[in-house]
Amino acid sequence: MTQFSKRHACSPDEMRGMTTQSLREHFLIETLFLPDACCWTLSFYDRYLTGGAMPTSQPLPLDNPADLRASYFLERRELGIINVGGAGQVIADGVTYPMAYKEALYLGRGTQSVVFQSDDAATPARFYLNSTPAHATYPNRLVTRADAEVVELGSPATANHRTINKLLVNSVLPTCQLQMGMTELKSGSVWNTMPAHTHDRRMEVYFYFEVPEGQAVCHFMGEPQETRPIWMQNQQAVISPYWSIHAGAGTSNYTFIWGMAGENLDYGDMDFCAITDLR
Ligand SMILES: O=C[C@H](O)[C@@H](O)CC(=O)C(=O)O
Ligand SMILES: [Zn+2]
Repeated sequence: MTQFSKRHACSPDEMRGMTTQSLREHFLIETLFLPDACCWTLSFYDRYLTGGAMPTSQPLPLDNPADLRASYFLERRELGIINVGGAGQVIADGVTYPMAYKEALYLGRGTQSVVFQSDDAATPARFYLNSTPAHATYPNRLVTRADAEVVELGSPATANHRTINKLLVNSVLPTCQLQMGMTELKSGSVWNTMPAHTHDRRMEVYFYFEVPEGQAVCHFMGEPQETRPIWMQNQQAVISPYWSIHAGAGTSNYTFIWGMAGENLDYGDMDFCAITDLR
């Protein structure tokens, strides 16, 4: 089963007048994982697709959504996958990639058949998916945590001590425009991406997970001098337009996956906002 929904791109002027409900309808992706389904949200910022695939006892194929008008999903796209559930496998054109928790897989343009499987239906794999248009073919590749480029940022004193694992980025493997990684906050640290930044060259999607039961993350978006909060639960995603900051504070520590696409592949291309300038 495939679910597919669309979100228009909108301007910061439009965001300014939004109610809480309308802000959530435009930017928050509440449901990514349903049993034996692929759930997709197409954002018209850079035609970015955010999805989840949760196979249980049956193999789950990556279907070809009618909205793509393609002969198969990856005919004109590339796909990044990070497993945030139990162990599983992704079978791409007959090659089986075993995927443990927090491992990543890149599938390039032209991969015709993709099937998701869980090792154990009782603890199903949860494949978090990001896909962007692609105009060249780069090789499919599993990226384990050992392959990641790891950067430690922040400090306990500013409650933002965290480890950035760059997984599907151009220092690790070639991609057309997709860049994905995972940031893990240390116990006692709650702030991600602070000092906050924007990047006109790229849009971004954040997916929060490992948020403990009963806790939540308050994600901040909007132009730096016009921010709005979106309260998020475990395993939800939020779309960040190129004009928006994307930073959050949890009521506990947590982990999140960032994925982005646009003009360049330069992770460091960010316009930082001084903390005291935020409004
Ligand atoms: O453009 C890059 C992204 O916003 C993230 O990689 C930032 C992040 O993970 C963090 O600072 O915690
Ligand atoms: Zn960013």
